[in-house]
Amino acid sequence: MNDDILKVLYSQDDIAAITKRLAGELKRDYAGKNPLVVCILKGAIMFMTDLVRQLDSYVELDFMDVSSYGDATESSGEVKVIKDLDTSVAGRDVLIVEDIVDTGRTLSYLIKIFQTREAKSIKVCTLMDKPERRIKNVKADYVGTQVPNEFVVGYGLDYAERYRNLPYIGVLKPEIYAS
Ligand SMILES: O=P(O)(O)OC[C@H]1O[C@H](OP(=O)(O)OP(=O)(O)O)[C@H](O)[C@@H]1O
Ligand code: HPA
Ligand SMILES: [Mg+2]
Repeated sequence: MNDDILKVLYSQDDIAAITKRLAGELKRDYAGKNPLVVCILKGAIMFMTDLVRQLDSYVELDFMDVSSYGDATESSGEVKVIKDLDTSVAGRDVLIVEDIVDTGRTLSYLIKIFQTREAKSIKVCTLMDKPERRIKNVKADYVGTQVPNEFVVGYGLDYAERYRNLPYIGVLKPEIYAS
């Protein structure tokens, strides 16, 4: 699996440093609140679990599984809800945790849903932001790092369901996409 990687963009240490900084910002902003932390499956799983373990006040966790990329490196344009939340967001401070905001379609869709469901506040914490590819006008409130316009894998992010278990984030060799 490691042989498929062309270059490492963020090492385990880089990711840990970014996560620590974001957790510091969240601790400050959510002190005394009881936010509902919503992990967007599957990509955000690693980031969310590392992030919340650095928060030292009460939070609740829930999971929503949405997908629009399938096995491709381009969004299908259609966001599908595969699993909805178990918790009602009405009146809650919702913190959406994402691995990456790319075209912005997923986030735009989620924000609309949570607004309709009358969340008290909706904020977004993303490990990575790829602003060059944006189609929908959405912005995360907490951004770990901006990434170049390349398809990245690892630390939860997949290509055709592979590479999520890499502990770092990298770019695949071009022949992997071709095969
Ligand atoms: O800004 P966008 O263009 O919408 O892309 C971002 C979304 O795409 C990826 O999910 P994907 O649909 O691949 O599902 P997965 O997390 O299960 O891999 C990623 O985890 C984000 O949720
Ligand atoms: O760069 C990416 N990598 C993996 N999944 C993604 N979903 C949106 N952008 C990406
Ligand atoms: Mg994916």
